[in-house]
Amino acid sequence: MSRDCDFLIVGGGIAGVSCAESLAICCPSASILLLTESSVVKSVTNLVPIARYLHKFDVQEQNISDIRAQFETHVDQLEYINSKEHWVRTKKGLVIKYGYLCLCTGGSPKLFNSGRAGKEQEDACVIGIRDTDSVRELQQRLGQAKEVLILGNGGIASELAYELKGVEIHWVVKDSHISATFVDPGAAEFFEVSRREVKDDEEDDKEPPTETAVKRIRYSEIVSSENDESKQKAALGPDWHRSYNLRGGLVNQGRIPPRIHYKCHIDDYCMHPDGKGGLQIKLRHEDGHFEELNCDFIVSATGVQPRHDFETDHSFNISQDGGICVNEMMQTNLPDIYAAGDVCTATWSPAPHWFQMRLWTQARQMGSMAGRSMAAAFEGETIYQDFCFELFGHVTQLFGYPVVLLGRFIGQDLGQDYELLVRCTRNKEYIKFVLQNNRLRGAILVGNTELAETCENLILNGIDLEPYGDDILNPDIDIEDYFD
Ligand SMILES: Cc1cc2nc3c(=O)[nH]c(=O)nc-3n(C[C@H](O)[C@H](O)[C@H](O)COP(=O)(O)OP(=O)(O)OC[C@H]3O[C@@H](n4cnc5c(N)ncnc54)[C@H](O)[C@@H]3O)c2cc1C
Ligand SMILES: NC(=O)C1=CN([C@@H]2O[C@H](COP(=O)(O)OP(=O)(O)OC[C@H]3O[C@@H](n4cnc5c(N)ncnc54)[C@H](OP(=O)(O)O)[C@@H]3O)[C@@H](O)[C@H]2O)C=CC1
Repeated sequence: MSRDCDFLIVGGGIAGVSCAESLAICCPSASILLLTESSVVKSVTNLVPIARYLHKFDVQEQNISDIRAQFETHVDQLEYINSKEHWVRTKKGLVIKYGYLCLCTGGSPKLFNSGRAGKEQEDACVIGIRDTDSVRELQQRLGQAKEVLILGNGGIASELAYELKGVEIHWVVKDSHISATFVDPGAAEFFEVSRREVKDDEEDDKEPPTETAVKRIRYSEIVSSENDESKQKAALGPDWHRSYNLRGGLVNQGRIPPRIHYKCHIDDYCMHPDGKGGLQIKLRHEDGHFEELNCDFIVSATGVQPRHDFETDHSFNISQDGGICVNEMMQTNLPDIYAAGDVCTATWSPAPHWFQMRLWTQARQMGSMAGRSMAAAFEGETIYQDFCFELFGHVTQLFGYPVVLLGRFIGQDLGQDYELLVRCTRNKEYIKFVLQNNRLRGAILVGNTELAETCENLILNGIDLEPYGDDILNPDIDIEDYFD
């Protein structure tokens, strides 16, 4: 069995579908084949611009037979690539000859401590969340559970810790505040206060805002405030998990606030000696003391491992984080093979305000870029990297609040030489500007995302903001009029 195509894309996630869609636009008469192991594919819908380069969108899951696209699809698993002769073999034995190949095989949960010899029974009590199957497994385990441990401080942990019902939750984080991959301690506190004061059913009708405070903080103050134990508190929420009933075995209980264990990690764990199948956990706190607790199972929300479990005739260059290295045209080191989305690692020299984070937004941008880049190679044209790689931008929701993250939003790689300008109105908005040499380098906008486009412009243009002082966030001054 064999077939031919000009372009072969592997993976039916956002990256793969975006790549196939841009190829279909750029090379409408070429043969394009999307190979994916699952009959469910993901695509971007309801694309709404938030600013010039920032978009909000929904991710839709569709059966592969329902997509009306200008490319062909085939459900099977990639097993082997012969890069020299430009063909692949699938698990079912189909050989596909290609002109150009793009790998968009995503990632899988990077479970903490998995695969330890002699700990198979314990490791079976550690689960990760990636797809509908893993959520079903979570549901099934929850049904019997009274206590669950969530490990990690990123997107998934933040969503789950406040969504599970009818179960005691231990949330174990390495940091001194929650949701550290997305926000700073100030925003974490904003969320916590809001979570305490605004009940879920009131979220569309929040308390009238109180006074607005604007504060400028230097790096040295940031460090000391992070070390302040009294600020170590919590909160979080929404979206995919709302489609599932995530209820634990404590049938008469609703949502139980999680118990957050700050600045600690799991030192060891073993099966509980009572023989009922739960785990006994030993936590080690940063100050050296240990704490013991029990749980039915662990949700390891500890990041993503790029997935490339197929064989090749020649090796890919693989980065330290396990991703396939790509250049700014999304090309790998093997001829005519590209990669995009969670499976790849950007190894080009990035623009000053861009960095890689494994998110839908970047899967879409990289997939489209790979499509355009392959099309240009096919047509013998020269193109340049898309402008979206000039500025990191992410639009999401946390605790029911719209959130926009721009540039170096938590001072990533800015060393110790930066200032924060924060405007906060309780239960309404939290706006943080990260400034270096009076230039805007990054921003977090929570609750009020109107400033997104102005922030984009200020970051990209590098305008000296010294003349405006703290007025730049004065709620009585319309800075959009100043700079747009
Ligand atoms: C629970 C959860 C919630 C998230 N929420 C958000 C969010 O709110 N916002 C956000 O920006 N990001 C979010 N993310 C991250 C986002 O899902 C990923 O960054 C994005 O899906 C990556 O897209 P991708 O196309 O690279 O990979 P994937 O979506 O993982 O798609 C990879 C595809 O390749 C297929 N595949 C893999 N190997 C093979 C093979 N050998 N042969 C054939 N097919 C193969 C897989 O079946 C899959 O269809 C979330 C992630 C998780 C797990
Ligand atoms: N709203 C959104 O945009 C959402 C996005 N996502 C995305 O989905 C993907 C998967 O989410 P998630 O699994 O939460 O991954 P994330 O990368 O968001 O977070 C992983 C967290 O786990 C911590 N961690 C890593 N290893 C350990 C360990 N051994 N012990 C304790 N903590 C550890 C990390 O800390 P450190 O960083 O210090 O290593 C980090 O806080 C990510 O790409 C995420 O961005 C998921 C849900 C929602």
